[in-house]
Amino acid sequence: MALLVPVFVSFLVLILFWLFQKYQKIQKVNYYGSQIPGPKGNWLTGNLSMFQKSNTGLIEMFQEEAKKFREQGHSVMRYIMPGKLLVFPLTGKTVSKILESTTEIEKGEDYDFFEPWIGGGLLVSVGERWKSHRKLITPSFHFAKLEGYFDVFNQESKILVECLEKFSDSGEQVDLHPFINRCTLDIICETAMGTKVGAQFNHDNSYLKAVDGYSTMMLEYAYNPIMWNPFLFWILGHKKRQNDLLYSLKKFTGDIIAERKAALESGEAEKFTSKRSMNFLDLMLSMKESNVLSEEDLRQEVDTFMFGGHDTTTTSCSWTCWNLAHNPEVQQKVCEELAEVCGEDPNGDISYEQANQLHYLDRVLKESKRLIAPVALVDRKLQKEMEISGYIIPPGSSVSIAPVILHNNHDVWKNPEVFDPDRFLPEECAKRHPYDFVPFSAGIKNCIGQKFSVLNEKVMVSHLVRNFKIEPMAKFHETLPCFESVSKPSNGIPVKLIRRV
Ligand code: HEM
Repeated sequence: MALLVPVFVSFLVLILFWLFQKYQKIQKVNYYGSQIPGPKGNWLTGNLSMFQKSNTGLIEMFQEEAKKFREQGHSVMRYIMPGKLLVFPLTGKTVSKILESTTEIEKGEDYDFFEPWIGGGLLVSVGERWKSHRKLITPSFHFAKLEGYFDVFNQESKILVECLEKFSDSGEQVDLHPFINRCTLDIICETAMGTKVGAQFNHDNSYLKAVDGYSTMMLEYAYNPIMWNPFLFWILGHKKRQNDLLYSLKKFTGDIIAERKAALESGEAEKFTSKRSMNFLDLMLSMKESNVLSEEDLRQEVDTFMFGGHDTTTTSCSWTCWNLAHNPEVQQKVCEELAEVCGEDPNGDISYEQANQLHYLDRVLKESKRLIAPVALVDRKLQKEMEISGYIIPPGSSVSIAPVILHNNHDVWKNPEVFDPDRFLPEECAKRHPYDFVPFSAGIKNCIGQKFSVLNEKVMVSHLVRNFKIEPMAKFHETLPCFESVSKPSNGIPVKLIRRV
């Protein structure tokens, strides 16, 4: 009993100390936050209550708030979370400060959740590690290498068409999203790791489920302060859920790396791949032989490609199909361009040269990414104080590069809710700030896979549109972008496919 009293007092002192620290942090954030334009919040929880809505509602909220503050003449807005300041540059010009920084490249705290999975990979890493890995990996995305992936793009896109044929024959409604999802998974696995997983045939793919589960959990984590406490995270069972997902994710790539390594060592892999079409993993394995990348480095980079390249491309391609379904005249023009550049055979391969000549399709893909950005926003956690548009933002704040806000800027994009690929005619692009359109971000941390993904999408969309007329089976806003790590459609992409003859 005599021992219990000092234990209890020490415990109480610790709690009080912790509460005092939290109080000081909240005070500091409230002080800086009060100097920056933003919605009113209460002293303790700031604007937290505004974030307790459906994840489709969040995108709309960001766009409406941004519009309101821009109309009041501001080029920056902020939200206050308990002890956290979230700052949003509202224009291409103001976002340049963060995009052009070569030192402020650390991702926001939401990415802490990705640490156990891809913490050392390009997407999340910083400093010398990031710099040296980026330099090593960049040549894998060189034009000459990208051409080598066209066989895979074409083969898997043709399988996608085959999988969808039964729906055009029966006239049944189909949700395109899961079909596109499995096709891009097959493509990224084969191009990243040289392995066929056949997800288009095996619908119950555990990896797909784990990626989905991890993304959903990340969103819960971002807006649920209870999960930020490691003890509560563990006691409430979140840690177990996270570990189970991590096990599936790591096992999937780990098994593929082991298989590929064995194939390379036995010389079997060379029978199937020429130097020109070597996949990302083989390229990195050959670097590993010169002791550049460790086993764990390799897994994290491969997982980063799988994560960074799969869901993003799926989302982008799905929304492109939705936009084409709702804009038949645009779809018709895509079809005409395809016939002109690639010929009339709907089953012919699309070559690298042809893909580069599909200028109208290029504009369609861009406009689709403008209207619904596949990645709604990326954050930077400031290491040092930064001044943006005259406002002082303290270290520890999160500054967002938010395509979802920049692509909806009424001052730049006339009627931003309208789908109009001609916004990307060269003379129109010349009128805008380069950072008004940033679906792949920009600056030194920009997306390394952007050219790869655009070519991949061009081939997939070409095969779909050459074979089927895509018609919508719901109104445009009956499926909405979710505010998750990617903006997947809330109700899929419900369409009817009509065979083109
Ligand atoms: C439509 C498809 C895609 C979109 C919209 C997209 C978007 C993005 C964005 C917004 C970033 C963050 C940049 C930043 O923090 O400033 C990023 C980074 C990255 N993306 Fe993509 N991405 C796509 C496809 C791909 C593909 C296909 C790959 C790989 C095959 C890939 C690999 C990466 C990697 C490795 C990074 C981290 C780069 C670094 O920090 O050095 N992405 N991407």
